[in-house]
Amino acid sequence: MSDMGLVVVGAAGRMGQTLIRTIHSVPGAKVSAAIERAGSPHIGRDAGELAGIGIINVPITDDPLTAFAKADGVLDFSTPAASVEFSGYAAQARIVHVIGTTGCSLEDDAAIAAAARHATIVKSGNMSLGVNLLAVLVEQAAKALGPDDFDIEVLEMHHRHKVDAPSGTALLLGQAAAKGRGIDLAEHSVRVRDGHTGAREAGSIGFATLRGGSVVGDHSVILAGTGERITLSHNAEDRSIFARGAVKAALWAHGKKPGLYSMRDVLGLS
Ligand SMILES: NC(=O)C1=CN([C@@H]2O[C@H](COP(=O)(O)OP(=O)(O)OC[C@H]3O[C@@H](n4cnc5c(N)ncnc54)[C@H](OP(=O)(O)O)[C@@H]3O)[C@@H](O)[C@H]2O)C=CC1
Ligand SMILES: O=C(O)C1=N[C@H](C(=O)O)C[C@H](O)C1
Repeated sequence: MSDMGLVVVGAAGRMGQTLIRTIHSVPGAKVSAAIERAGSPHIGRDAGELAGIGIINVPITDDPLTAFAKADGVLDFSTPAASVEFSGYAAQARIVHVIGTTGCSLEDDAAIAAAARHATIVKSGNMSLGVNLLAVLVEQAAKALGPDDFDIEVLEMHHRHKVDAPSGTALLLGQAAAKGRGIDLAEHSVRVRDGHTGAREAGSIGFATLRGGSVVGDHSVILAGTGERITLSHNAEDRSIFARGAVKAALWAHGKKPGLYSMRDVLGLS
């Protein structure tokens, strides 16, 4: 069978460059095109050279439609608006769309779910094996340790360039905790605290966000009881963990029927 041809959108970004390097090193996959937005100073540059692996003869273009028509799948770590647009093109081309973009609104997610009627979409706030396993552990811990005895707080830290908060991973871990407790996260989350907040409401799931420096991604879920505290943590040291997960997701989704899948599906952790 021939290699799966993958388009990298946002190819000049932090994740885009990591994806180019990763695809180049994974058997069974190849970079078929690299996309940046119209007007980007990177248009015309070779995607491999920009990513530091030398020339791979894939010039960065601003023409996703032509690229998608010739590809088997798309790896997309860009912005919510761009991912919504690309999911429509992936649906038109009937191909795989792996979405790592975070910060999507409910409307964005609804548009992506609609595109999944024709595209095979894998979307996750974190593509690493470690975080998805952590989510399973969080769900179990939240189920075992009830709201009368244990309070759940999610703490995250990322680099100074990150634009959305709480992180997609923090929300994914919060969802896992809510699932364990059998509650709806939106109805029980406290995403910001400031000023005279009053005492903590039992059963709520709190979020705290730190930003600074070059931190790739640190997450902790703290289950705080009276006289004891359990902390479940993951520390990302290199973006290649997300890129490897995204390529794995694309290869897994290749040939699967259209639908919206998660990394838990890909990793067999559902
Ligand atoms: N799920 C996961 O495992 C992970 C998710 N992420 C998420 O991925 C996203 C990207 O992160 P990161 O790589 O750090 O961000 P960057 O800003 O470094 O990269 C995003 C890239 O997408 C480009 N882009 C924006 N709009 C378009 C468009 N319409 N067409 C083509 N390209 C476009 C940007 O170009 P320009 O700068 O010119 O706007 C930029 O090059 C974030 O949402 C982040 O949270 C990150 C790591 C792991
Ligand atoms: O923006 C990032 O860098 C990251 N974003 C994802 C998130 O929002 O959780 C995943 C990872 O933590 C890095």
